[in-house]
Amino acid sequence: MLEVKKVAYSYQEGQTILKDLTLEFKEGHVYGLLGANGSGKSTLFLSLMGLLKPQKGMIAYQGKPLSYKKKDLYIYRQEVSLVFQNPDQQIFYSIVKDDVAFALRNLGYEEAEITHRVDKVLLELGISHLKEKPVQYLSYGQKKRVAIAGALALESKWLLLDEPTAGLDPEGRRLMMSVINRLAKQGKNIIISSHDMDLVYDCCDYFYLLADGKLLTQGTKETAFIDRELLLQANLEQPWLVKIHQQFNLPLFENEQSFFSQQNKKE
Ligand SMILES: Nc1ncnc2c1ncn2[C@@H]1O[C@H](COP(=O)(O)OP(=O)(O)OP(=O)(O)O)[C@@H](O)[C@H]1O
Repeated sequence: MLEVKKVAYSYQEGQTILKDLTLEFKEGHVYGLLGANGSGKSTLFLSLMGLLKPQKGMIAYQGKPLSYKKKDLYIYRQEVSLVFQNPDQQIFYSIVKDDVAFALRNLGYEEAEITHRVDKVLLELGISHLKEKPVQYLSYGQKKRVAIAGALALESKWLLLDEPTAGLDPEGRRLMMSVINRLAKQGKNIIISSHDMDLVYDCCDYFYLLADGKLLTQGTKETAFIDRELLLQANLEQPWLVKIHQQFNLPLFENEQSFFSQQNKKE
């Protein structure tokens, strides 16, 4: 389990960004972390990775407070990996296959194992054809998938995805959603930060909604999005499946796919 216990974080004195935040992430779930721009999602992710150290409270992993010693963080980050919002923050090598292999090489894996893992994740993400390509010539969406490939190659238990669909076109967004759903089925523990309500509703099974560095509300698909006014105050909208559920008295569908297959049955 990953825990955020009464965490407060400020980049500079007098301006607290995370305010006494307490959240629990248990294994076997896909969590959605929702909040408007500036609500503190990325700051929370950086804190979860041990890249920022809370001034108050603590991050705990498997019941123990996170140790900020270099050696301990090195081990921790093999279990918990983050894919940054902007792929350029994550991509270091010029050729795709080398970039994806970067962390594994750093960790001293055998070349045969590295090749096996790199090929596997590139295939999973549908980007095997980019293997030998220079990263600089890739589109934004392709770069995003390369950044995810690097994190997946580590086979960490936890995957933190910061705004996985930001900047993607509809096709890129669909691909990303199917990748996330596939990873979830494979049992990866995932936390997705986003303000894309529909993506998060579709892919996640538990939700934390943040507003101004504080927890606004939390819950499941059935409970987290009920209060439209509360969400609007936090500059968030209800997912469209929740809107049609409330406004047209339709059942609450789990995801787009189940809604459309139900409609097709009717026709
Ligand atoms: N390095 C920094 N120094 C000072 N303030 C920062 C820094 N990074 C972020 N902030 C501030 O912290 C607040 C929260 O930012 P953060 O990036 O965590 O929000 P977010 O929810 O991820 O936003 P977005 O949806 O736009 O990515 C914002 O007011 C931002 O200006």
